[in-house]
Amino acid sequence: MLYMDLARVYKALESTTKRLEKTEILAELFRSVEGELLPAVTILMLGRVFPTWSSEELGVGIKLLMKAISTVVGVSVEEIEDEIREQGDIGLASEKLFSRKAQTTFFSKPLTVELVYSKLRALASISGERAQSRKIDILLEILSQAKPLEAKYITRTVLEELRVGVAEGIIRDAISGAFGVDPALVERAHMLTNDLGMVALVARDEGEEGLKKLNLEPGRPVKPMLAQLADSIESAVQELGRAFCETKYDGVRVQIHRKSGEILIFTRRLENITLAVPDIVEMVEEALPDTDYIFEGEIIVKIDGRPASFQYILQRVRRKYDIDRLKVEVPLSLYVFDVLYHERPLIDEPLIKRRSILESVISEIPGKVEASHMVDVGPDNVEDAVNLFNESIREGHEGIMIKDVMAPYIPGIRGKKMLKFKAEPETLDLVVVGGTYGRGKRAHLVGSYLLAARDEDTGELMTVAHVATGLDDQTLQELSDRMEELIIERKGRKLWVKPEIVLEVAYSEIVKSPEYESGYSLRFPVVKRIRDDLSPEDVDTVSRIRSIFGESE
Ligand SMILES: Nc1ncnc2c1ncn2[C@@H]1O[C@H](COP(=O)(O)OP(=O)(O)OP(=O)(O)O)[C@@H](O)[C@H]1O
Repeated sequence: MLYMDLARVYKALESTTKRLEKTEILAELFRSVEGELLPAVTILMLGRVFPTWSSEELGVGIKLLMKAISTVVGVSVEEIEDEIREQGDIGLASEKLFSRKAQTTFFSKPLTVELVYSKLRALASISGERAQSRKIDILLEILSQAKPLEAKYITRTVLEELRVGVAEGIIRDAISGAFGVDPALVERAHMLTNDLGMVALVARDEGEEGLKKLNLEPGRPVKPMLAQLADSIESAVQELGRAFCETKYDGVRVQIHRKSGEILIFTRRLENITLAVPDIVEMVEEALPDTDYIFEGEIIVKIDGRPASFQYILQRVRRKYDIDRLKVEVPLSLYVFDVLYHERPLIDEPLIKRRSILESVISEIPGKVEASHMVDVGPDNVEDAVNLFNESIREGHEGIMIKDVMAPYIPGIRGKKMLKFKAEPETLDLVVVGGTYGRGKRAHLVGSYLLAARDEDTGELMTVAHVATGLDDQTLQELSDRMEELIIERKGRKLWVKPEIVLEVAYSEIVKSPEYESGYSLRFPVVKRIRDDLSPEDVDTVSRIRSIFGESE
């Protein structure tokens, strides 16, 4: 398949904001792709080369890419930087520069999707000596044959910022439309496997029967089941009838997988952090059974027996070096709260059954690996839940979870079967898309951060607030340094960055506002913490903001 055909599809997707039109464009594309190429095309449409949870990274930054463009097009890196500034985006800048390219490549073969995809994948496998120059060679191989429109999307894909307004939901609908399969089955298969390329292939070749057979497998992370906020403990228990109430630990949620003897630990954003937490691996080897499994739990840091602030744990989970020292200085504890697979898939079993399996197979290591603290509550003993809440807060935890005992595990959904009740008011997780440098002595620090929520249909980020309070000077410095690395554009004191940093923000009220793209803004926003355990895809949606606004009206 010609890459130009794909580039034209990207262009068509970019030229409409209508969800239905985008879905139809994609469905037509998926129908037209032949043979084994479908998974590659599906994943490229998401602007990725590997599934989200793969530990493989392309590892190409803007500087390296500019070097490659400079060689192909024959202009200086400074000129490329100017063009990016002018166009506001690497793709548009590349399209412009490639169309001005002097030496036209008359004899070059047209680029195929197969070639571009395999070369992009090859980028990830390069490491060690001369990695940078070998990566440039690969980039040159593709870019030297690229037409302007192709260059636009190749460069954006390399930097993982495709921006054609396609999120996973649209791809799912397109798969269902293209192959005439039930969208609910596509969604289920996606939540269980997190591999839309495979889901598309199975939908096409094996239809609904094939999709039904897809199930979760140790080694492949599952989208976690999410919680809704309860109005009160009493009303939540009333509604559920019988609930398991558990301490809500304030740390990082992990999925622990064991497959053929190998243990893998994934975060909630499906990142593989096994190497960063060898102590957890050692502990679960002792505490959890020697079978294939998927358990879920929360990792927290305890100092002098009390839960330490959330920022401590972030030092641990993303760490690539100094791990032996940190293992001692920042010790981790694990509270296991669910089991999704134990010798067989368990997600369709009710929580009451899953919990009893969990308790029967875990060998607790007190203070290190324990089952989450739980009480069984019905309308007659609601006070037990209230007591658990008070005890949890006294011990320094966040609140309690209130879970329907009859509910299956529903991956990826924020439903009414699992509720949370916290001491602190609800917050929003938003991604930083820009900022403003301070003045005078603080001119080197980004003092105010422009935040965005996600449009659930298109995946586009819509601004919603500026936040300038809640961070100490050291954190401001760290964030400012990270922002430097992510700059897309800078004008005077203002800067715009690649969306990567997620902040959890408290606020007094949501109000309507034409000033921000979402149509809403936050009054008195304060940063509660940096959420490095979340990715830009996990941030709160505009519809959630709309619904909180609606509730308070
Ligand atoms: N016992 C527990 N059972 C389930 N989840 C727990 C438990 N203890 C702590 N948690 C954490 O609480 C989170 C549930 O809240 P939610 O699904 O809304 O996630 P969230 O968006 O991270 O919310 P929050 O910011 O309130 O943690 C889980 O993701 C998990 O990390």
